[in-house]
Amino acid sequence: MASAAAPTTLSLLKTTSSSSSSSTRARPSLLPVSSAGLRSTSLRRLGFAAADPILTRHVASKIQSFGSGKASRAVVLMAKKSVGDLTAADLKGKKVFVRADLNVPLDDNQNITDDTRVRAAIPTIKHLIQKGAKVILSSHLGRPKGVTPKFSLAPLVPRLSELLGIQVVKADDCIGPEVEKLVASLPEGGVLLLENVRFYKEEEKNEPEFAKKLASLADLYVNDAFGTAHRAHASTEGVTKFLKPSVAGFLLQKELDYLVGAVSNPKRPFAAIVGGSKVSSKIGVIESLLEKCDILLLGGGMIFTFYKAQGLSVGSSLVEEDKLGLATSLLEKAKSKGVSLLLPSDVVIADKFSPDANSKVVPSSAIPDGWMGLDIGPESVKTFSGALETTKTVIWNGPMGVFEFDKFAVGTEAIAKKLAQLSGKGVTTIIGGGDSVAAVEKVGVADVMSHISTGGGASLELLEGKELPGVLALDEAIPVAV
Ligand SMILES: Nc1ncnc2c1ncn2[C@@H]1O[C@H](COP(=O)(O)OP(=O)(O)O)[C@@H](O)[C@H]1O
Ligand SMILES: O=C(OP(=O)(O)O)[C@H](O)COP(=O)(O)O
Repeated sequence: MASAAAPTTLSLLKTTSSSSSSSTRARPSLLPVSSAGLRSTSLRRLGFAAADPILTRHVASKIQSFGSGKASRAVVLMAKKSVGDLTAADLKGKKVFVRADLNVPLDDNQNITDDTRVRAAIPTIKHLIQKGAKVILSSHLGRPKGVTPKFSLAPLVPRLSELLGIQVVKADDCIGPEVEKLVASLPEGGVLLLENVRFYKEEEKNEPEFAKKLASLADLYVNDAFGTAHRAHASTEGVTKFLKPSVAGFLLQKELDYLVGAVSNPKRPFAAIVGGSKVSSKIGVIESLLEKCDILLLGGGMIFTFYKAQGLSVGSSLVEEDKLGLATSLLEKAKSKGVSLLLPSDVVIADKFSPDANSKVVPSSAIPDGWMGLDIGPESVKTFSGALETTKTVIWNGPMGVFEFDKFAVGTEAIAKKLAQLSGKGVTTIIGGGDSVAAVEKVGVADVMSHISTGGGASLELLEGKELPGVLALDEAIPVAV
């Protein structure tokens, strides 16, 4: 992935707040506040347009304001302690329980078909190895009901070993005497991969006794499993009650940096592109982004609910009849917030939901009966691309059409290419997980984006402004003063 196109909230603050920083910026004056104390007035006073639900509820625990007058700036420090904050002495010879999300797709021969999550987990593990820690690596795979061989983490061992440059040892369990023996024989810089933590039902139930057993294996805890951070499970949340310190890994930190930091305090103009099948699954995201973005582009199956709400005929396109009122209110909200909301002006329609359907391009206002819209049309691609041209930050969640069928993947692929082009020009481009990531990968432009989220559900919840239990449970970087 491309390196950060812009200093993110977190890295900016880390620089300015460090006592050894060579920054020539005015010395920051500290305004310690609690998360609960971050109200709209304090945010407005510090330069934010309005209270930001994500910032207030999720990450903010300290504001630093520096400079004065018109030049004054305010940034919010992400307050979760990170593995990078631990010293060499904190780590050398220490047993570190690392929860990663190694939930990768496997084919029938147990080969990994997409190793993105494995590669994303490497920086934290390598860092710990280099610091002489003993890494106890834990993950789930799939949704097994009890011990299920096809959900074993064994297929991960060769790829992890290759990427880390050392032989990773695999345990057949994740707790118990055999695991304890393997931990005891783990050398400094060694990595022990525990078996699928979901082989125990206690994991998803977040049972304290099970969490305690996991915790008893180690001296400290690192959560780098962003894709699972929205789950309050024993290995993501419960374990933090028994292991201190409990800190964020580099991947988790980067995800928060972009999905919270860059989105909450973006370089403007800030555009959001939201697609996917249904309005109902994206209401929270749209509402949350309407508070922050300057431009909102809508695509995918959800647009037909908006058209119908405006009185247009939509043929047999996907429509959520019970969300027509909601669509109207979202359009009104965009207007009242001064957000430029664009719906596609033309669509690609099909005579059936099939990869070999007959298709044609029609204006959005002229969808005949019996036909369904499966992609945005060429005129819309042009309009959307033009609207994105001057942006400085773009976030994308959800495909523009049924991109799984080549015939209806054109709009999605065009948007992916446009974002790649913008990224090359220094625009911060964030792909918010799920199917949009698959689309970006299909086009082969994943590497040029500023950030591609490794979590579908987790990124969606974060963008909606929800709290992620796996993040909340981690230690604060700086004590919160109330
Ligand atoms: N016009 C459309 N009609 C029906 N389904 C669509 C349409 N456009 C996109 N989709 C489907 O939406 C799905 C993705 O929706 P969703 O899960 O909400 O997005 P994401 O996974 O990116 O969050 C894809 O499977 C895609 O085929
Ligand atoms: O793949 C995952 O989530 P995602 O499909 O929402 O990206 C995570 O590993 C979480 O898995 P879960 O949804 O079974 O808890």
